Amino acid sequence: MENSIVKVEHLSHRYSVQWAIRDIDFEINQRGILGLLGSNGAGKSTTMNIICGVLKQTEGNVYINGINLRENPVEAKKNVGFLPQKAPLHLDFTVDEYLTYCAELHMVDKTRIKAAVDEAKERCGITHFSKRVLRNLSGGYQQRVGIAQAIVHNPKFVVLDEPTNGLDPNQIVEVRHLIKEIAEERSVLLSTHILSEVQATCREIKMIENGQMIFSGTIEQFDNYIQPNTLLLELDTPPMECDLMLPGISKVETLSERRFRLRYDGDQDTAKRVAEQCVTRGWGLIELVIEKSSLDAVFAQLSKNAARGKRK
Ligand SMILES: Nc1ncnc2c1ncn2[C@@H]1O[C@H](COP(=O)(O)OP(=O)(O)OP(=O)(O)O)[C@@H](O)[C@H]1O
Repeated sequence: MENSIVKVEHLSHRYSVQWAIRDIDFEINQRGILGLLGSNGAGKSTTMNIICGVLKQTEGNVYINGINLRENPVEAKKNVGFLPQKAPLHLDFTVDEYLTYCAELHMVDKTRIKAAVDEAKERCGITHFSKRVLRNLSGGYQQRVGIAQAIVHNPKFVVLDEPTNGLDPNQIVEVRHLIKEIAEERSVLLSTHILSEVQATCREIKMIENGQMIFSGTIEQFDNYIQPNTLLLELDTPPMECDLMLPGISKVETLSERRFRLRYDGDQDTAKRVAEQCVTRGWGLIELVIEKSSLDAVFAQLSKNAARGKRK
């Protein structure tokens, strides 16, 4: 059987006396982007630092492409690229000098270094800045160089810690696009606080709170975590508000002359029944929408559940 790209088993880490993460397990088997979410101090950076071999765990194991990171760090790290929150750039180097230096650090074969640097520059759209000193690049291009150093050794797995932080809206779109391209050929673990970024880029989500994994699933599962319980209704010839208290509806809120919000108990058939009633009674149904919770609301709910579990 083929090795998983990353396998994390019972991972725990303690800084002096306090546990930062506890008993985290997961496996990554596919290409694409996996979003890592969590509140400040939840344990994301600790987890990422361990997986990238920057920090040694207190307990548990990490396997990269089947290689135990603790037992064989040099071999395991050949398959990992890392862009920490603060890109490790040497601002006095040119793009070529810096990427060559990174390729050497990643132990790329000497005969392959120039080709590896050229490929990374090409991939990240920075070839035309090859001779430019890093400090003279814009924030967006510096971040591209940061991504180039993470892929210069062509790893199967790349970890990006808040890669769009501090960029302007245009640069954010460009860097996101670049991350998507990179993830076509490898697995990317992306840590971010921007939920729209997760929605726009990620195939799967993992969420950590208080050092524990509290959610793991697809973006659709995250999106549907809170069952909808309100309907938005627009009618051409609406009845009296009280007539909208149809079976299954517990509350009616009038939003405007023709728009209403109906609260229900989450029964999935309610919307269908309301639509049927609107048609049967000739109310001129214009629109009926099941109101979904925003990703922020789902995030808040999951955090709240985790905090409640901790207090128990
Ligand atoms: N070097 C350290 N020494 C002691 N405690 C630390 C150290 N680094 C992190 N911690 C603690 O470990 C816990 C997890 O921190 P971590 O940085 O992993 O969280 P995070 O999810 O990355 O947060 P953020 O989103 O703010 O970066 C926090 O309680 C933090 O205060």
